[in-house]
Amino acid sequence: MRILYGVSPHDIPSFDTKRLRAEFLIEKLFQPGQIEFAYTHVDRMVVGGACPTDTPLSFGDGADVGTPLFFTAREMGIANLGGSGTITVDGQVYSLNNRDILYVGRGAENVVLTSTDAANPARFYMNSVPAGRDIPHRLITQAEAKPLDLGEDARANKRRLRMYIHPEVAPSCLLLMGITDLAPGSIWNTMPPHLHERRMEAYCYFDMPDSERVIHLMGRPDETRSLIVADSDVVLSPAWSIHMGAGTGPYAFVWGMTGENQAYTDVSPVAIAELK
Ligand SMILES: O=C(O)C(=O)C[C@H](O)C(=O)CO
Ligand SMILES: [Zn+2]
Repeated sequence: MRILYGVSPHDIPSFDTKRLRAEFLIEKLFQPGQIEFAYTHVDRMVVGGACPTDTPLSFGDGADVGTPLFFTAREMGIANLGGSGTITVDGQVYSLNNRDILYVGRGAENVVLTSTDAANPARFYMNSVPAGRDIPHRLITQAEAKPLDLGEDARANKRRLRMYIHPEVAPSCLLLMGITDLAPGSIWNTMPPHLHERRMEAYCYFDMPDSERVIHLMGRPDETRSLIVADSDVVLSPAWSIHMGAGTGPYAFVWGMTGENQAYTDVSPVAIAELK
């Protein structure tokens, strides 16, 4: 596994673009026929991507996380960002269409990922965090997620956020996971921005044409930095960092969080005029 150690906000002023990207950006997670994981020391979230083609891909061994099984002390959300596919957890088969999410609880032994059509493969995006109890695996379809409409056309920030792994929809220990879709013509996500000192967050941008980018803003409100991100790139957002972005074209993103609580509203808004 690649490892990202996480840094202090005091380090940011001295970072050049290359260093900033090395610390906060995870690229190339989705390789045909492979599973890729990155271990982060930001609340120990493991971020993964898998793109099965003709043959199934599987995982479950815990060597990389220091336990007998990957899921000995972990839970995971797996979002399908591509064509339809299946995830088999210890023999139980779950069918996932685009924008469905599977919650895999602590104790799972073996996970097998397949694409229904290798020409239009599934793209499984994974967030895994430490877990303290066993909660049953559960498929949450896009229709079952809890929607939240935010923003307005006039501010180019209209979007629909859907909560999947969330106490009001599907329980987990400390993982929260959802997907936000921008309305056509809107470009801004998470605008106005916020901080959540008690939770970290990871963003996976997707459904972007290859020629387009999202300008993702991060850092302390008075010391922001930008990361120019492409389709399937993942940005790590430590608890001390704002996280928001503007797209040059259409995009969506998966957000995943963990930390002290699962209170989505436990955020501190940041006034736009405070940003530097
Ligand atoms: O567009 C948004 O606003 C979001 O999707 C916000 C994220 O869900 C988030 O930052 C949660 O803390
Ligand atoms: Zn947030």
